[in-house]
Amino acid sequence: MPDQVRVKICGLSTPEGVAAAVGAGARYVGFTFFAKSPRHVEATTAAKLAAQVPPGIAKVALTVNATDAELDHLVATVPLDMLQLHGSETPERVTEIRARHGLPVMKALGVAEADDLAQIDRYASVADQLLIDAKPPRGAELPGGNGLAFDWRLLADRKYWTRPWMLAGGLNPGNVAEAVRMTGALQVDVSSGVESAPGVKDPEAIAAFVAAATA
Ligand SMILES: O=C(O)c1ccccc1NCC(=O)[C@H](O)[C@H](O)COP(=O)(O)O
Repeated sequence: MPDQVRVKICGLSTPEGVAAAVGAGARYVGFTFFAKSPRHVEATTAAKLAAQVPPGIAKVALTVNATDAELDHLVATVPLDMLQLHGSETPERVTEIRARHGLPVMKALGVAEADDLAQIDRYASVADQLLIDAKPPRGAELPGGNGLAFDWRLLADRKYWTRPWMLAGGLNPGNVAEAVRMTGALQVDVSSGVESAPGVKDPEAIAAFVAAATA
């Protein structure tokens, strides 16, 4: 019997969205700290949302090339279980952040073609988890959360990377089961695929996504 797939719902910004993710059985909830994002939340808002999350569900802060001062503020304000680094942080920066904050770090890595997989081994030795996401299109405003999938065949037979990893990018209730089947992913992450409009989470879509991913 394979392990049950663990789901992360990212970009939550309201009590209703958090309740929907928790109620559906998500194992991770993500808060986005990136001012240009329609999912951006202030640290004080995230702290209130985090208080709604029962023990056992990991509260993840998504940041993009955040400074030490920005991370210090986040970690001091929000009760977090993990930092997700979604910018161009180097392996050395990942190591620094991990040491400074004492929290597990998940590094997001963009994939569009086979050559993009080479970076994964470099980060696997420094990050606690990896988020394998679609590479954002050239000139995109957002480095993630664009609802774009990559060619999942690139990940066939990759289920034995040395670190836990999540599949992300363009997943939705209709395609997540196939994505899991093709990649062997044991964890999946979604944001725009469970929204009714950019930044607006849809509780029914969240429930449908978790059900499809864990079926
Ligand atoms: O969601 C955002 O607005 C965002 C902004 C800046 C960096 C990353 C961002 N999102 C990443 C995610 O929410 C997910 O981790 C992942 O990339 C999946 O996104 P999606 O394709 O929308 O499901």
